[in-house]
Amino acid sequence: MSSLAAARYGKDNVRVYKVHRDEKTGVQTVVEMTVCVLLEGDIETSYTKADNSVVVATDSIKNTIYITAKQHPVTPPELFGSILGTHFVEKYSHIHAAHVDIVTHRWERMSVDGKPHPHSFTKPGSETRNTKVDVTEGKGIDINSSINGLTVLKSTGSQFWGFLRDEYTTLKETWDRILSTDVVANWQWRRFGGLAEVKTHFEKFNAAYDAARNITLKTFAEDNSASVQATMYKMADLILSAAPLVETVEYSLPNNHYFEVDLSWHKGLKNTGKDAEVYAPQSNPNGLIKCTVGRAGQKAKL
Ligand SMILES: O=c1[nH]c(=O)c2[nH]c(=O)[nH]c2[nH]1
Repeated sequence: MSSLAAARYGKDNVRVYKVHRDEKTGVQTVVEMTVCVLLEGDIETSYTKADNSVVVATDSIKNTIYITAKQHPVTPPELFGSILGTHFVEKYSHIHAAHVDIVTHRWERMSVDGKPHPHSFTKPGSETRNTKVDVTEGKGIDINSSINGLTVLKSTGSQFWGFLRDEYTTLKETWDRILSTDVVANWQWRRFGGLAEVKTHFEKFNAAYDAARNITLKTFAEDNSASVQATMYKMADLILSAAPLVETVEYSLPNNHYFEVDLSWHKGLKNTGKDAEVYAPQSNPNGLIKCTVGRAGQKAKL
């Protein structure tokens, strides 16, 4: 005899585009998102007894996403996710939690002849702003915000030396190397009591996102990096200072290696050390460095 240990269901990959038209200026602003909503609650019988009476159809969930996008602001995504998740928990008495995942794609306003264009945009790479909102009846709203796929490279200003050396070590120490990564950074907000509380803080979400992105880029560029570990910790520390309602900041950074190519075999061509100009970018394997940084007194479990 078996029993259902956990269950959630909903609609994934709901693609939504919303335009805002400023009638006075003629300037239009667009938002494109991919949304996932999964519900939890007293839905066990739909799995164990073929009882569909407890099922809010995933098609209805998709419709609700469109209607909510029409009737409410879709930015910041933390607020939109809270409005959407709260709807399901309040509307259906047997639904006790809603998990909303939003991927916001970047559309940047086009510059034409040096001027921002009123209604044309470009997509700069695969970077997205991701938001997870968990609305749980009787508990509140947990929000995690993130930057994903922000690819960066610096051609100097990065070192890596003093690491443990033993019979497994071949890596040479370096005082000047290329550093490149695809930034995944996320920050967990302290729990909000409910939608009303999220609304009172709504201006903090875009501010934290802008701060986190700027801190990531500025620290990456300006830090004379001793290692990925040391640089990412500085980034996380600065984000915690900039956003008081954030409890933890997490980074996950691949180390996208660029190897020197020894060309001395060809007519004594010098292309290593201070003479290195041509490098071979590596796809794999890659280092992967992660950390979660909390506030002192709330030490993250290691
Ligand atoms: O910044 C780095 N951290 C490491 O842990 C590591 N390991 C390695 O081989 N290269 C690097 N670089």
